[in-house]
Amino acid sequence: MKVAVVGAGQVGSSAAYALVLRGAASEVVLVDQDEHRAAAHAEDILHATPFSSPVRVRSGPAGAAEGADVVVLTAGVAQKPGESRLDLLQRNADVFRTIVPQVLRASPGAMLLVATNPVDVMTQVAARVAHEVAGTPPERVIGSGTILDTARFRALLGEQLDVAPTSVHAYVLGEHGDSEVLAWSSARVGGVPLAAFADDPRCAVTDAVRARVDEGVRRAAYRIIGGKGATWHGIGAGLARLVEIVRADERTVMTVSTITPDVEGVPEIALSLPRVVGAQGALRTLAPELDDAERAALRRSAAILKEAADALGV
Ligand SMILES: NC(=O)C1=CN([C@@H]2O[C@H](COP(=O)(O)OP(=O)(O)OC[C@H]3O[C@@H](n4cnc5c(N)ncnc54)[C@H](O)[C@@H]3O)[C@@H](O)[C@H]2O)C=CC1
Ligand SMILES: CC(=O)C(=O)O
Repeated sequence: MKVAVVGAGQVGSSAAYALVLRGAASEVVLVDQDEHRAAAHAEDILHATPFSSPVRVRSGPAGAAEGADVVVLTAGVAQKPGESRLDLLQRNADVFRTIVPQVLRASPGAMLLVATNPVDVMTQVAARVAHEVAGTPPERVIGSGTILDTARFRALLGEQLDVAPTSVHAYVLGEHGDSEVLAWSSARVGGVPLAAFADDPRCAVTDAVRARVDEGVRRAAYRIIGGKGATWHGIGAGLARLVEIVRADERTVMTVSTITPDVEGVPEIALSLPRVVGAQGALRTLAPELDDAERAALRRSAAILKEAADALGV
C-alpha cells in the first residue's frame, strides 16, 4: 500500500511515523510546499524503519503521489490559541482547491483521508473537488471526523470504569468541533449498557463524572494547544489506523465523516456517524440509539456545519 501524506507538518509527520511503527504501508511519500521540511521528516522517519517495519519513506512534489492508494490530507493552517476549528475554513479551503487536483492528477484512483480542520467542511470541499477532477465517489473521501474525539471519550471512560478503552464502545457524533455530541445513551462496555456496568459505586457515572468527561473530550484540543501549541499524536495514530483498516478491508466501525444525505432533517452534510470502513471507503452508516436531547444536539451540530458549508458554497 502506497500512502502519500500531503502536509508534512506536525500532524502529517506524526501520521507518517505512526504508519511506519504500525507497518500499515509499504511506501510513504511526504509532500509539502516546504520541501525542506518534508525531506527532513522523511529522512528522520526513515531512520525508525530498522526498529519497526521495512517501509520506504521519501519526500517529493505532488507528482510523487503517483500510484498512491491512499492520500492523507493534512496540509493547511492549524488553530492558534483561542481560534476555533471553523475559523480556519476559508484559508484551508483555498489550500485544498490547489492541492486536491494536483494529487488526483498524479493518482486519480486514490482514496482521500482528510484531517485538515475544520475537517467536516474540508471533507465536503475535498469530495466536491475530487468528484469534479477524478470522478471520485463520496464514500472514498473520508474525513477523520470524530475518530479522535471518540478515542478521547473511550480513553476517559476506560479510566473512570477501570477497563481497557478498547472494550468501551462509545461514540462522539456530529461535528469534530465545539458542537460535537457525546452519545452517552448508546455507550456500552463489553455489550453491557453503561448504567449497568457502572452500578459499582467505585466507578459510578454520576452527573459530575459526565460533566468532567464531556469537558475532557470537548475541550481537549484547546487545552493541548494551550500547553504545546498543537495536537498531533492522537490524530497521527488514528490516521494510521484508518489506513490499516482500508488496507486490510477490515470493515471496522469508525466515526468518520462523509457526506450524508440526511442528518436529522439536515440534507447533504459531512459529519461523523459510526460507519463501516473497508477497502472501498465508508461502506455503511449506522444509526446509534439516541435520546431526545442527543438527537436535538446532533441536529444542531449538523445545522452549524450546513451553515458553514453553504457560506463557502460547497
Ligand atoms: N482532524 C483532527 O482530528 C485534527 C486536525 N488537525 C488539523 O490538521 C491540520 C495540520 O495541522 P499541523 O500539522 O499541526 O499544522 P502544521 O502547520 O504543522 O502543518 C501544516 C503543513 O501544511 C503545509 N501546507 C500548507 N499549505 C500547503 C500547500 N498548499 N501545499 C502543500 N503543503 C501545504 C505547511 O507547509 C505545513 O507544513 C490543521 O488544519 C489542524 O487543525 C490537527 C489535529 C487534529
Ligand atoms: C486540533 C484538533 O482538531 C484536535 O486535537 O481535536
